[in-house]
Amino acid sequence: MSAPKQIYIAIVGLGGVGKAFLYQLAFLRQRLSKQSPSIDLRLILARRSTKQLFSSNWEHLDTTTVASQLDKNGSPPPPFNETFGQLARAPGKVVLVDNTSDQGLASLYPMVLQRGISIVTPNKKAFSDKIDLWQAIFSSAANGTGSASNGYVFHESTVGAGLPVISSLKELVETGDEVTKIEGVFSGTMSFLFNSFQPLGGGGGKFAAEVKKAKELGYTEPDPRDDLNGLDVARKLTILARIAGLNVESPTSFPVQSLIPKELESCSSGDEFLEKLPQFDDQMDKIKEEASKEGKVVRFVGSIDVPSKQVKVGLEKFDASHPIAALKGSDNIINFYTKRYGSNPLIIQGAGAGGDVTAMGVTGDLIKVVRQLQ
Ligand SMILES: NC(=O)C1=CN([C@@H]2O[C@H](COP(=O)(O)OP(=O)(O)OC[C@H]3O[C@@H](n4cnc5c(N)ncnc54)[C@H](OP(=O)(O)O)[C@@H]3O)[C@@H](O)[C@H]2O)C=CC1
Ligand SMILES: N[C@@H](CC=O)C(=O)O
Ligand code: NA
Repeated sequence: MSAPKQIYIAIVGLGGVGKAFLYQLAFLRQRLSKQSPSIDLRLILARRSTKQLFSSNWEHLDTTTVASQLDKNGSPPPPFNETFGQLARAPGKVVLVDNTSDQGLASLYPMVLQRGISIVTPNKKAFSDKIDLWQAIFSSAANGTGSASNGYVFHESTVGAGLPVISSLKELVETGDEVTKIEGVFSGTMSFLFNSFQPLGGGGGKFAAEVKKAKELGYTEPDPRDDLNGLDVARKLTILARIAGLNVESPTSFPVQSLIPKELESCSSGDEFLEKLPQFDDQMDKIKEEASKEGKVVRFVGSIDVPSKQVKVGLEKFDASHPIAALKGSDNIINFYTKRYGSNPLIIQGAGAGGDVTAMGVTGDLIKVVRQLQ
């Protein structure tokens, strides 16, 4: 029997998603050791904002203790460029798992891919920034138009967390279907907020208190203002619109409704924002009352109309009988209208936020890369 092939894993970001990913990586290693003993996945780097642990002898770092080891024994991280230089010298293929929401790291993806390092990530920043970055990434990736020796890139969890949204849309497009419209609820945070702030049948909590809960449950972006300003949904729609064939320039190139009160736009931190938000509960109550008077509920939705190239994000009112009104918890619902599916859309629904479900999409992407590299 030939020696197993090592694939080296470098994790950046060990928050809610990163920690859940570590559990799934441990499971995957165990499964591969039984079912595909020719593959040896080795964790060689764990990094957070201020610390890094690097296995300089390329031995596997224990997934169960690496997070605490990083906190205890981690050293100040060098610039990313230096780290990628080290990783490129690994005696086998490397996969970067970017579990941050860092824009700077995202902007390095083309260089990372050109160094032969693959990327799996739930970080939306790279795919929803200026269209030039999107083009640079996919013209560098081996699964784009880049050289076969470059890295692969997969980002399922950038839309709908672990729900198979990106893979389904790609299959629709790549099999020749014509996508005409994509609409639904694309934010786990916004879904949770409105489902609990204005549940069907009346009642509901105070808006600001629900925002705090969404953060505690791990649904929000590291800074919850990135959810409430509509930009998180705008980023997801930018990604989907691009896959559907629209050259959307950026997530700010179409109408996006923000729920940040004007008075709080100048808050210097997410914590200050959360502290002051309860003062504006009345504004949200008013929106809720207006919808109630019409026998409706209010929800935060988005849509892409492909033929007219219109993308929009914001609040809309829905009758109680509408499927969007009946969503529960952090559920997303994504409707794909296509020529093939006719007037009954292809619908994907389920939890759209949370560490475990997001990490599932990341681990699923890692499996796709491993299949390419083995
Ligand atoms: N949570 C969810 O439900 C979902 C999240 N995502 C995406 O997943 C990503 C991670 O989310 P989540 O785990 O919830 O976020 P957290 O805030 O829980 O964790 C973020 C992690 O990234 C680290 N980090 C931030 N900047 C850097 C940097 N420059 N270098 C190294 N490490 C850095 C942080 O380190 P430190 O603590 O030291 O600052 C922290 O470990 C985000 O891009 C998010 O949009 C996508 C879908 C769903
Ligand atoms: N903050 C995001 C996390 C997933 O992308 C959300 O709430 O949907
Ligand atoms: Na997804």
